[in-house]
Parts: sequence; structure tokens; C-alpha cells
Amino acid sequence: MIAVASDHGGFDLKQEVMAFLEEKGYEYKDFGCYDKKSVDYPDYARTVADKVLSKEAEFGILICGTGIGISIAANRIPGIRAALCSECFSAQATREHNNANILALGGRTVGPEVAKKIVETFLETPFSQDERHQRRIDGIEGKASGQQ
Ligand SMILES: O=C(CO)[C@H](O)[C@H](O)[C@H](O)COP(=O)(O)O
Repeated sequence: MIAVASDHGGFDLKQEVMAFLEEKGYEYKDFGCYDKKSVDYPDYARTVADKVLSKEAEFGILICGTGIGISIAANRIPGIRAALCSECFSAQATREHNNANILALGGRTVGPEVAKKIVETFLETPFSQDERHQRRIDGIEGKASGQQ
């Protein structure tokens, strides 16, 4: 399952992304917001992060106006690696190199067609399993690499 949420700034793009997930046959759940009334993105970041950390969701997709606030909020939660992407190369690299578990998008910065390509790239790209990337991910979680 893909856990999807946005604030009001990401609401319109979230509708487009969910229609795309539906069309492509991905299982997803919408964790809000459910209209364009002003809300606070940290609440939605936490909900989706919880779904990912509990493994109820394989991945999360978070959308705010720029994708910045909601990715900052998600990345404060240990175990979350949220990647803000505005093009496909980064979406591919963050799965291969960072094993990112949440994709963040900006509803006011990225158009729906680009966003759909980014979503598909993110969801379909596996982690490389390369030792150097795993070592660096371990470093993010506070494990010393012993290289310094
Ligand atoms: O956190 C953000 C800025 O990086 C998001 O874009 C929010 O969606 C934005 O701050 C919401 O702004 P608004 O003026 O309350 O609509």
C-alpha cells in the first residue's frame, strides 16, 4: 500500500497523483487532507511516516505547496528518508542510493504530468543494495562508518 497525504497546498496535485495510482493499479490510501481548507503539513507528515515505519505502507507520498515543509517534517522522524523531487533523475537516484521511503512533491512547483513520471520512477526503482550506499544510510541513522 502507498500512503498518500497532503496539506491544502498539495491538495490538487494529490488528486492527480491518486488518479494516476488508480489508473496504474497501485494500492493506496488517502490520509488527508480532504478539501482545500488550510491545515498544517506536519500532522500529515507524521501520519504517513507512521504508516511507513509500521510497514503498513511500503512507501509514502507527501505533497505540500513546495514539498519543502512536509519533507522537513517527515525527515525529523527517525527511520524516515523523505526525498523532495522535481525531476525523474533525483527520484531514481534517491531510491537507488538513499533507499528513500517517502517521496515529497510540491503542488505549487511541479505540474501533474511531471509529477506522475516522478511517482512512477520512484515506485518502480529498487534500492541498489550496494554496500557503500547502505553504509551511508547507516550513517544517517547514527552508525559510524569507521572511515574518518
Ligand atoms: O511548507 C511549505 C513551504 O515550504 C508548504 O508549501 C506549505 O504548503 C505552505 O507553507 C502553505 O502556505 P499557505 O500560505 O498557508 O497556503
